[in-house]
Amino acid sequence: MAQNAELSATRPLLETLADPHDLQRLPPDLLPQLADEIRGFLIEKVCASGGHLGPNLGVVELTLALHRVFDSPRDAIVFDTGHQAYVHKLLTGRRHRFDSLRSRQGLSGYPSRAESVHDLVENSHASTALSYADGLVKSRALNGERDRAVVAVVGDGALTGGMAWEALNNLGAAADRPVIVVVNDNGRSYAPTVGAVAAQLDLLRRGEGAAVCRNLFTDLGFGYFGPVDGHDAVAVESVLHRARDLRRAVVVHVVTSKGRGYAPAELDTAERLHAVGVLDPATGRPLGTAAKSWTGVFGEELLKLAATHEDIVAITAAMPGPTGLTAMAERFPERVFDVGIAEQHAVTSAAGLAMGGFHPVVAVYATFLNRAFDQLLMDVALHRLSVTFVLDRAGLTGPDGPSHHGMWDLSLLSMVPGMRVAAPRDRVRLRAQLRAAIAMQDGPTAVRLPKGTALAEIPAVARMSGLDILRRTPAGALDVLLIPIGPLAPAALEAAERLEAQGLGVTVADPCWVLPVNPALASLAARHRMWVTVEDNSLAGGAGSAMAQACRETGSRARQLTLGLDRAFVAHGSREQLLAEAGLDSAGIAGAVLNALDMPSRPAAVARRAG
Ligand SMILES: Cc1ncc(C[n+]2csc(CCOP(=O)(O)OP(=O)(O)O)c2C)c(N)n1
Ligand SMILES: CC(=O)[C@@H](O)[C@H](O)COP(=O)(O)O
Ligand SMILES: [Mg+2]
Repeated sequence: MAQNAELSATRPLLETLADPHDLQRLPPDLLPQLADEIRGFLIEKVCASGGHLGPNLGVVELTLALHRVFDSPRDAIVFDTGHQAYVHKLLTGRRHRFDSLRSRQGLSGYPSRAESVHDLVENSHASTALSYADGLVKSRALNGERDRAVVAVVGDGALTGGMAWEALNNLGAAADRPVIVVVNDNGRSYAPTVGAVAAQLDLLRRGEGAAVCRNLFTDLGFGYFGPVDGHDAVAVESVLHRARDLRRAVVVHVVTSKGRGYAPAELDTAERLHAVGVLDPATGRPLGTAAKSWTGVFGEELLKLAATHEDIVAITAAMPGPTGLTAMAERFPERVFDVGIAEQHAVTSAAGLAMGGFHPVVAVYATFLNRAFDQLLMDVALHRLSVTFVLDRAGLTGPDGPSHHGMWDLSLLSMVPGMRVAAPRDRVRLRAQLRAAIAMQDGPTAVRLPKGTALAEIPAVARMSGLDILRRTPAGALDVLLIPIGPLAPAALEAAERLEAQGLGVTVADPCWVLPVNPALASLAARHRMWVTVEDNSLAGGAGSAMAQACRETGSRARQLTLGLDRAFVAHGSREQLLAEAGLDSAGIAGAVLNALDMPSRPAAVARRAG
């Protein structure tokens, strides 16, 4: 390694680091310069691509210390949620790929096993790292590899999730198995972290005498080091060495600041630029105009409803802003509950609120409801409780990749007795269907909405028995019934035009309420040669499966075609790209229909003459 002066003067330190061993050879007095370079790099790249800027600015020194003390990948470093692993990626040879961050075929915004041997956990769902660590330390013990360290980096927010405590319960009971739990305590999830755990960490953070010697971690059997200034790389390095040498279960409590070193993030009192779109790096302000999102329309309508219906309460799992509850929380703070990153608890707490005479609205990303399925099924639906689930980010979300796509909610909810699910196609339907869902007092309801700009009104040309007919073929030929689910209506309408140019008579019907299947939809389908469902959900048990079952039950013999997402994980990319790749854009829909009817696509003029 070149001398200090030579190193720091010749080229950016960051460019001299091909892998963690180069970092380990760096003299400690150059670490502050390296940290500055990393922050500048993160600000430049993440402002250009969007991503998790605040969380990664907060873990620069911590990540440097981790890779200097531990020998990844021989030692395992597991990041909880993984949104804060950009620095880890920089230090493990991926600096050159950051211009492609979160874009199709580009660098993932989370750890990726395909990208690097240093990456272990790809799942972006919080509160899992300690359970992985529990399994890893057990494997080390069984393999006689106790000298290979296991380190789990878990945020204060992730520590409010139940799984984290299930794991701590196990890890603490076998404290002779060496595991290093690094609590990255910045006091926030998006907003300030809530609950008794957060309060205990605050006590520790402030170095309250007794708390440091005996606390909730030591009571569970862990050693405890902290609180440590998480922005002093040398101090963190020193305490990590001590933790490692302890060779038992130990918690290292590191205090960091989300958004550190970038004024627009540090001044963002709401969320410290936790997850951002493309920004102007000079100001930290979004580039481009913010169109009204589905989330924004939901939040507006919920506030109106809450103002006239005192029984409405709302619950969020540490995401009041991203799920649209901010306005209601400001106006009716006593009726909005942030339970921490605790979706299972959120759902059963909602059941309790419903038993108490309220109508809870649980606002959650569709993908995060997966982990609360049993609570929905057995704590809400079994008791036929009136809880409304507003599933944001339903369908392909885009840049957050496989564990963020909300592509299983229709499959899960189709199994729940008494569950009614709406999928609004536009902002007008969203307002109406939300109102209708909350008005239902005899069981659970759900309204699913995608990420992005809310579609303007898509008017119906007719309504029949709860169905919105969006387009009827002028000729009246009932060849194909297209059944788009929610926001896929525009693609279906464009596909209808393509198919009519091929001489087919096409009806487009929006079921509005997707589950249970409206018998009128099955009847309408039976009058067509073929019906086609088009859904932004897995084909395994989704709306198409439910429709096929409903048609079987009515004895319909119409041909069927179900278009949706394969039983596979979908990579990151833009929502539009991913929908097109799944064949859920107008060309894909029309092509699939022509293929199913054994009709080669012909030039429109020829097709019309053929009739
Ligand atoms: C089960 C689950 N619920 C919600 C989220 C959304 N989410 C992503 S990061 C985050 C906050 C994480 O806070 P913390 O663990 O303290 O990490 P920090 O961002 O502060 O580093 C949340 C709620 C998630 N990833 N997983
Ligand atoms: C890591 C995590 O789960 C969230 O921060 C998520 O990335 C936010 O997604 P949106 O940007 O779609 O709100
Ligand atoms: Mg945090």
